[in-house]
Amino acid sequence: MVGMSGGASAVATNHPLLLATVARGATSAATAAATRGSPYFLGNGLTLGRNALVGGLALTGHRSFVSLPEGAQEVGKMVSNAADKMGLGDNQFAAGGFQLALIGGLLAGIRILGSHALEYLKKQIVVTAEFDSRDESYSWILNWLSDHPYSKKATQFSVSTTIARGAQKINGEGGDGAIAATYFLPAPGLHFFWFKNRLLWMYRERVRPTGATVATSGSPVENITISTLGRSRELIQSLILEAQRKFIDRDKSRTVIFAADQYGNWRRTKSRPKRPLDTIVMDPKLKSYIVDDAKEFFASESWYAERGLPFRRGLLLYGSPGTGKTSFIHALAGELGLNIYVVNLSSKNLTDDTLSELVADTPSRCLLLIEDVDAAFIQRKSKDAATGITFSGLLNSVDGVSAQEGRMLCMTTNHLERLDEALIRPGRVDIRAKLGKATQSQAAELFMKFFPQPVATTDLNFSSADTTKKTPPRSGRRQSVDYKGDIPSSTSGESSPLLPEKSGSPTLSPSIPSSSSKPGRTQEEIERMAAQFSRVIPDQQFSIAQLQGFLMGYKKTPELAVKHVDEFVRQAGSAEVSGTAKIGYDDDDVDNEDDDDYEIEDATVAAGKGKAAASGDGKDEKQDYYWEGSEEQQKERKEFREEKERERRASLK
Ligand SMILES: Nc1ncnc2c1ncn2[C@@H]1O[C@H](COP(=O)(O)OP(=O)(O)OP(=O)(O)O)[C@@H](O)[C@H]1O
Repeated sequence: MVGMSGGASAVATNHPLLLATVARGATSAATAAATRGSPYFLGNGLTLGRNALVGGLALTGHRSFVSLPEGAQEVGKMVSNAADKMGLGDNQFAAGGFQLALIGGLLAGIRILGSHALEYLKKQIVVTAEFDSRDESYSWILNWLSDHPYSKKATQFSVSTTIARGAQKINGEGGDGAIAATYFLPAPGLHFFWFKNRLLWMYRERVRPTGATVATSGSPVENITISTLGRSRELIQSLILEAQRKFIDRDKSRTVIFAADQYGNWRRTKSRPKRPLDTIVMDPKLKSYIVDDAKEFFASESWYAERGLPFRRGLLLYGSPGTGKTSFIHALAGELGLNIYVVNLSSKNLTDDTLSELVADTPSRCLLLIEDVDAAFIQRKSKDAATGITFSGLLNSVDGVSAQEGRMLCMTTNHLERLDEALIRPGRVDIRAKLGKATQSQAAELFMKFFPQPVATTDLNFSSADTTKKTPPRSGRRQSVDYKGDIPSSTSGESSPLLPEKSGSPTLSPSIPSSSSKPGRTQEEIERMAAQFSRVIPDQQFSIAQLQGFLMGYKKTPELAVKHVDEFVRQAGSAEVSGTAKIGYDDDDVDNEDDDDYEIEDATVAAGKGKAAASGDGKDEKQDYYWEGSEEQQKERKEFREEKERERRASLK
């Protein structure tokens, strides 16, 4: 015996095959109609039901029907009448199928109506806000929840060192460096908590990744709904605004970096404490020129609008690796209180369309950073040309009609000469500046920044027979070190560089106190050491990153840095000549012959000059545009350099 739920109709048979067939047909008919509830599916249900009956009975010849309960009989009669009217009355099987389909449809209707009624009722008495992990607001809520007292006492909670939303991770920032900060969050499921003396409930749900979810977000999706009784949205809105404010406050002292993911969406990748501008060693005139220009730009939206100019600005920084291009852009973002949106042109997933969508999707005030802008097109020549972006796609994206207004485009390159003129023409690039290798005065400045006062006195007492074990200094970023200089064995710790060697050399005081127990070195002492240090560094031979890498080996011992810098320079020089060893960056500076530590070109200055070089290769043409400051400034700089060079030579004698 097979019954349909609702008991409106039933077919009796004792043949197992028929039983199965009829059951399948009836179920399909009812399900098809019930789930969809549309005439189309009702029709399909009818067909399925009839086929099942005809097929099943044809196999057995059975035709018996059982009597129905009273109410159901009424419905049955109505259905039979309807079947008669449709000309199906003569055919019992078709009529049976029709009845099944109709009843399925009725049930579906009741179910849908029921759920709508429930939904309607819910809407009248419950306010609900929904947060999807693919949206930024999800991070606000998680961050807010992690701070909420409920999260601290919930018995079912999840622990996380990051707040993950979609493919993005927000690290538990603010830890002490050794141990990552931790988020305690209510575990998936239902939770009740209080907010402003009102009861709220939250449902956190992990949606299993389906084909579609994976394709669109690349990671499992989570949902949070927060509800409360009542009809006013005010309470939940105030919760959301509080969560948003908390989240933004958290980032106030940080620069947030967004990167394009493989699906063409911006993802928050990390946030860093804002880098102060004064940690960047570069020509102060250039620094303030760019910073002032950027500030002025972001404050002149109406000026641009009045003149019908697109409200955009472009900055190109070029120069050897490790000269501070990226660092300066981070510091600039910190100074302006903006976030950085980074595009990696070499990404194979990036197409012209996704790039243009990404650029259009940047917020109206931000720095859009394209690093190593030359790299993408060079690689592309040797790889699959069908992937990635085209040059014209890049041009359209950065200043096409859909490009976002109010953003500053920052590009960096180590190879200015490889860039197409079209990319860096005024309008796309308004300021073009070279960050050069360290001058002697910059080396001194770096030293001073590296060893700010007070630095502990270390009572160094080297004998002339100092044979400290030679080990490389700690490297800076991307540093490839093969240094065989005279540097103490351990360079990482506070006191380790100063510990006496087992063999008895160098002759250091065995009772060197910790830095905290000694009075700091005076400003004069540091300045004197900085001068000694910089005298040994040849002008514009090392990038700041290289010098920084060397100094990292002497974090707390400036005396040792001064003592060993000579060796460092010698090693670096011989390594360059022999090509056997490298200190610091792989340096393929394209502008070695160029003595200036920076050049800067403003489109207006370039326009004033009104000419490109009459001859020469592309690189020379570009350099002809540079603004090197007034004649007086240039003279001043030249004299300064000559004087430093004289001092250096004298000190080496
Ligand atoms: N002018 C500078 N002032 C302060 N620090 C610097 C400077 N130049 C380099 N550094 C330091 O050297 C490291 C590398 O610097 P950064 O990445 O900014 O160089 P870059 O010019 O962008 O290099 P690349 O061209 O290889 O990307 C960082 O740790 C940074 O702090």
